[in-house]
Amino acid sequence: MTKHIKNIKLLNEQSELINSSVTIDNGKIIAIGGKQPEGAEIIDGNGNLLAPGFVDLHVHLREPGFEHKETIATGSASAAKGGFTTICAMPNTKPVPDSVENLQLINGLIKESAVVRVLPYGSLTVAQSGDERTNLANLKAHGAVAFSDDGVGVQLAATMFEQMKDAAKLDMVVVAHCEDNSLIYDGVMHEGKRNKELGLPGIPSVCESVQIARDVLLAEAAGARYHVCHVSTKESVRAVRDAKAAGIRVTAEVCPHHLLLEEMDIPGDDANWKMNPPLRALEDKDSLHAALLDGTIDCISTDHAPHTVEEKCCGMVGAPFGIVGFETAFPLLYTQFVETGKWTLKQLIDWMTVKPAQIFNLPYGKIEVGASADLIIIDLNKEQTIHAEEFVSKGRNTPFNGWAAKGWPIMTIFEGNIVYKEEK
Ligand SMILES: NC(=O)N[C@@H](CC(=O)O)C(=O)O
Ligand SMILES: [Zn+2]
Ligand SMILES: [Zn+2]
Repeated sequence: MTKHIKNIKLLNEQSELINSSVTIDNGKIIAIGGKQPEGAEIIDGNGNLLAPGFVDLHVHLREPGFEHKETIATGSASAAKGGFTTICAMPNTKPVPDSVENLQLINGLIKESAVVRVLPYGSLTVAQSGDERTNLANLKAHGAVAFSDDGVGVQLAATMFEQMKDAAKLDMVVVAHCEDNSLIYDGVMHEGKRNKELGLPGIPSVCESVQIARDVLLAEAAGARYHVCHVSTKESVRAVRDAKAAGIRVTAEVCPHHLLLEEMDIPGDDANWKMNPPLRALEDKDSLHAALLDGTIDCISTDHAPHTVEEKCCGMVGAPFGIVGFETAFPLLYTQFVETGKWTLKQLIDWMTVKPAQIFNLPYGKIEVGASADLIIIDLNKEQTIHAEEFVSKGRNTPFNGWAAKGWPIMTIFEGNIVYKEEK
């Protein structure tokens, strides 16, 4: 059935809002700015922004194995509500997608219950244990979007090197959670000022940056495409910047919380503020902003990481790392950085659509004729307070509860079908 989305605004290269319309048929965009076709179903955009559905290279859906935290159904519905239509699911599930059999199991679950496009990772090592290497060619052949052991760092350089060489032959990206286990020191937050005030053990910045520095050299030697997860420190930024300058094929992402918060914002020993990597110092946060603006950091990923209320109830020590992200990412970034004039709307949208898509060579994140009709309508004037208890996600673990934000997705269309619509 043909659908005609009328009365919408599209963002041009100059970040200006231009009145237009989009016509979709058979799950694809067939016209931009065209007339209303005879008999088409009409969607009235009411003068709001129409943007490409967001692309998230880094999410945790927890199924299979941890369905008490999230499922593919609840996680993908949460993504749809946040405006995400393509999400790449990290492999720290049970079982881990480390074999064709396990990946096929996950592919089946996605087919059954995902409401947006879920692209699974294959793991770099068997059971993400860092020991035995997985067969990357087999994982690619069965739909792995990229390879990662996110949740843990790959400790042995040789393991990383061998997998990078195999990934390079397959022209696939190795995606790394960078954390040297010998430098964690049982930390639960950043080793800086605030952890000392709270009397909590800290994770030093080098825990992350030292592994990025190792990996960019390995990627150079292997000729691999290498993507760094959740960059959080200024030294990490420098390592990525230097590597790019040297022509190494490295890309990097930053998460909304590392752009919005720093260690001194942590109100107390509350596990809703515990994530990996932790909130760093103000100068780290500032360097992440500079890195996005100068292209050192390529895109924004949520690292949506739901956990249960029980797991997050009782202080930082003992609680798992991670916070949810889908349903708050765009409004928070729009309110804090676009409304304040630090970024253009075009920059923000690009960092959440076309930029991440390019890293994995995905044909999504653009509004053009022939593209998949993955579209969102955003009401830039809608203002709302974040209430964690109202999330579609099973997770309630966010440090942003009670924050007011503007710019909410009010409709999400995936492959031509409405998968989220605001309740009035
Ligand atoms: N980011 C987190 O704090 N937690 C993630 C794992 C990860 O991304 O490293 C999780 O799976 O819970
Ligand atoms: Zn990680
Ligand atoms: Zn993660």
